[in-house]
Amino acid sequence: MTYTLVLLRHGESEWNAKNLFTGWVDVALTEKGRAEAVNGGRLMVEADVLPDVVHTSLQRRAINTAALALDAADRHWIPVRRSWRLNERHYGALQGKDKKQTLEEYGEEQFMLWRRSFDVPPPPLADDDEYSQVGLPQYADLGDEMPRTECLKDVIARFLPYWEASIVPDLKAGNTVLVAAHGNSLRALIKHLDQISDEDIAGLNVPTGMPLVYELDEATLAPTVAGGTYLDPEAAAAASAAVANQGR
Ligand SMILES: O=C(O)[C@@H](CO)OP(=O)(O)O
Repeated sequence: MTYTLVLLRHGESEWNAKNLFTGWVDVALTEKGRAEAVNGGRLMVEADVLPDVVHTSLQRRAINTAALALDAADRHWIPVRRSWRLNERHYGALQGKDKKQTLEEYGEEQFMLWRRSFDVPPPPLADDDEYSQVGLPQYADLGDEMPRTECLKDVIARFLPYWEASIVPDLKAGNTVLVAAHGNSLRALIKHLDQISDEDIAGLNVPTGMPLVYELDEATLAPTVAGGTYLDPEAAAAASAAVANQGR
């Protein structure tokens, strides 16, 4: 027997469209992003992959993507669990900066170190910065865990406790689980599931609004198909190449 896990990155956000580093800034979906979410829900219906429970971050682009996709799949009524541990990677002082300008100013090597290296975080974001989330009510309980910047390694460290404590039990109860989250929090999960090395994870980019289905072995939780299966593989390949090329 296998457990079914569906990963869904939010649809295009306003700052994806403007090519800005986003991280914890709580931007909305664009019209295109909402359509991507609805399409994601339709793809789930066509494939007969119907979630029993959904986990989201605390950010509206993931929350609203989940709601739109589930509505399109007539699964708008399933239980919802949310955690900051599924939030996008905190992008530190890069939050709000233009990706193309950052590439031009700092050069390819530094730009890619900040975007895709495993353990090099951008400089921290000041608490009085207009794009800081310090003091927001949804993060009031975080205390010392409130990030000011994160690398992928940090995201894995804060994501894994939630995976073990909340998502795995839902899977083991036999539920088809939808995780609606973000490019880099989903990279953290995929790295864990597929045991991708710290070096190779740099080359993995998650497209917006494309359901990615994993069947997990019930004993080991290892994927039966490495990398999972996109419900629309051609569209997913084109869209992840576009993510890889951002800033160029
Ligand atoms: O800006 C961000 O928060 C992320 C996701 O959109 O960007 P990147 O793909 O560059 O890590």
